[in-house]
Amino acid sequence: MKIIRAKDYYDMSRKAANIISAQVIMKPNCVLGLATGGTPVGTYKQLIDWYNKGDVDFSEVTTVNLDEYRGLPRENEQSYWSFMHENFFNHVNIDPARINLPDGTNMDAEAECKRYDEVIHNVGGIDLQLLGIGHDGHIGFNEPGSAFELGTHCVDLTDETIEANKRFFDKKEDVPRQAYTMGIKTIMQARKVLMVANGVGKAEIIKKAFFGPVTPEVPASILQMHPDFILVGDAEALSLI
Ligand SMILES: N[C@@H]1[C@@H](O)[C@H](O)[C@@H](COP(=O)(O)O)O[C@@H]1O
Repeated sequence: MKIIRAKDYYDMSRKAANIISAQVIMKPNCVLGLATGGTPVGTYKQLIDWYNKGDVDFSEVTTVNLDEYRGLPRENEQSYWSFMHENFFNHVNIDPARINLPDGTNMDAEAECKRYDEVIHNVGGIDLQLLGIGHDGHIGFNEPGSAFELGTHCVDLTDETIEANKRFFDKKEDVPRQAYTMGIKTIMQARKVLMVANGVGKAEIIKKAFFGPVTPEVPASILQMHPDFILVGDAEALSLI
């Protein structure tokens, strides 16, 4: 586990973007596992900026996103498909055919999870997986108690996660109750894992996840066992460690 201390959100975003762009430069046809949430937005912004300056080229990159709300069509502005296009894909030269997310409109959970696992397998696995962290230690939508050995599966979101994500919706009732998410097994199989965390609100969970016991009650804690895990946090998020 490597911990990189950044001064603030901007510095965290630049450091994370540097690591991702190094990955793309070293292996132009790499597979990037991407994440949603507020935290990675600055990282995507920085990558877009470097793309515009000609420093990084995404034309051969394949992407697989961590998760998607179950029941939301792509066109819904709160879908993770929309989020990723708005915050990243629409602004760089990624080939739309190489963009992958779980399909929230496929209500056959078993079939959709199987399909997504096959997609990840068929692209050769993930070279670099970007992650945020939920206040309860969730990664992707792997909530506390999730078995470490799961591939893509359908989850019931916890009330805490619904509460945290309601800021993106008009009202709490609009937040979907379920999601499809890559499992911890899939995340752990990524060759490199990069987590971004910022703000004092994440300080407690960062301490618990990376300086406490490895337990399914804190899903992110399993990353302590990953051979190439990098945490880039700002001063506030790392203030308790
Ligand atoms: N599914 C996403 C996670 O992938 C993300 O890490 C988490 C934290 O989001 P934020 O970065 O906004 O704190 O939110 C959502 O639940």
